[in-house]
Amino acid sequence: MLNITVCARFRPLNSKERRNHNDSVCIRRTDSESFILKDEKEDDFTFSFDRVFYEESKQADVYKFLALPIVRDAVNAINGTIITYGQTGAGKTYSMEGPGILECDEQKKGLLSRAVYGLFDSIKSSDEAIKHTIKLSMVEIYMEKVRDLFDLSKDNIQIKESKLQGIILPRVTEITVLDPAEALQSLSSGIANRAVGETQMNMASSRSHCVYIFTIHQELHKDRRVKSGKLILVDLAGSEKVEKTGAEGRVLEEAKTINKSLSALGNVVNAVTCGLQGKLNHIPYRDSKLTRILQDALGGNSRTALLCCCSPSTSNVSESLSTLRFGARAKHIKTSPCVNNSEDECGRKLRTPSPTKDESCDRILNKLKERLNVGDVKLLEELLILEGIIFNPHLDEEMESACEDLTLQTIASLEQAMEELLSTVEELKKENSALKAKIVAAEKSDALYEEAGKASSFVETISGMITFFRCWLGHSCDKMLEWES
Ligand SMILES: Nc1ncnc2c1ncn2[C@@H]1O[C@H](COP(=O)(O)OP(=O)(O)OP(=O)(O)O)[C@@H](O)[C@H]1O
Repeated sequence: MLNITVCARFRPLNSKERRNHNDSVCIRRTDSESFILKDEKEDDFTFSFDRVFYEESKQADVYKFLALPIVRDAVNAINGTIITYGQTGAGKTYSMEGPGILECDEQKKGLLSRAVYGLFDSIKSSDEAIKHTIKLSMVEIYMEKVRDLFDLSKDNIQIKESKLQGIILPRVTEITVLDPAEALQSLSSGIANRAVGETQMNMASSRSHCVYIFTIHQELHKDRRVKSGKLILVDLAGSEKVEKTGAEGRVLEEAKTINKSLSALGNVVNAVTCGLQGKLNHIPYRDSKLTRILQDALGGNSRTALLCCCSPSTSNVSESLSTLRFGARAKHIKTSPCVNNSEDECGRKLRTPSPTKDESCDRILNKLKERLNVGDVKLLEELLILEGIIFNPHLDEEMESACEDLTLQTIASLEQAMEELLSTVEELKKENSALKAKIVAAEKSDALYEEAGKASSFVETISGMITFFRCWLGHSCDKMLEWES
């Protein structure tokens, strides 16, 4: 078991912090491993880490201490993870990428380009009988979705756990890179696809957690044994106090999602480091995409290093304090890195409950296969699994992916049903308005009919009156004629 390496890094005061006359540096150096931080109430907090990098520290020093041993191990099939953590604008991306990936002053190159050169250098100096291949993937976790930065059409990549390889991203794009220049070119195109926005704290703030994955395969020509190591670099999005940064709209939504996943990360670190000796406690890795992707790094098969980036300014002291407390807690995490052999001895050691029992059952089943027919042996194997005598290595994985598939299918059919319902509602709305139009038309024609009725009875009355008047006139004429005669 190995403790993770934790370092703190303080960037120089920025121009805004320098302009603010009430601002000053909140740390007092003790040595290269410890310092004292003074908070707003003038209380002192002493912190010790594996190494502290102060304002004048060089990118090369950070790489040599924090990353180089992990990079070398990855070429020897030992998984490694390097994470930058801290408040927004604290220097995580600067430490990881430097001011730029392709065109950058040699001294300012970040961990990423140094790791690329480190990998190829280590390969060059390793046994010539071994053939190495480096594959590169890049994803970002943006608004709780894993997006492939080499193929933006893959915008919701699932995270799976394999018994042999640990956490994997099954459909992610992998680019084989043959030399450092090719690797840097690919990294640059992936970085260009990252979600970046302007916040009050940082002109180019990362709005996502970015994960760079190098898989280094090695093949020994003699016996064609294959080993592979994974080197993962993670540039986390920055935590921020939204009331302080004045985030609004989309930026606010992003900040809330980022803070939520970082607090899930904090919960995992607490659960991993609070476990009672010898007892298994629940670690909430599945609470966020970030913690699930970092599962191996936070207690599994990985050598891990964490760089806690801080502003040295008194105006950011409470954020720095919380970053440093996170780092101090993470120092207690223990991981179990080991060489990933082709037979995956280490994977089996970590994950399979009773390998010896399984192996002996395998031997017996193979012997029986020679004498009995295949159907009988299969039946026996199923019975052994059913009784829990042997372990079915595919069961958990299959169950998990079957459940996931079922959930996805259910969601898809519910979505389809909802779409159908929506289109029925639309049709009904149309029918309804057509009916309303008809009723209005009918009402109009009724009114006309009534008017016509009224008019015709009026005409009838008039004609009656005319008939009466005619009769009366005829009668009166007759009378007058009578009188005259
Ligand atoms: N060690 C350093 N030396 C010089 N400049 C630095 C250093 N660290 C950070 N900076 C500068 O500070 C600014 C913010 O840094 P950066 O973008 O790395 O922050 P961040 O922690 O990644 O923030 P966010 O989480 O918002 O992405 C940048 O302009 C960067 O160049």
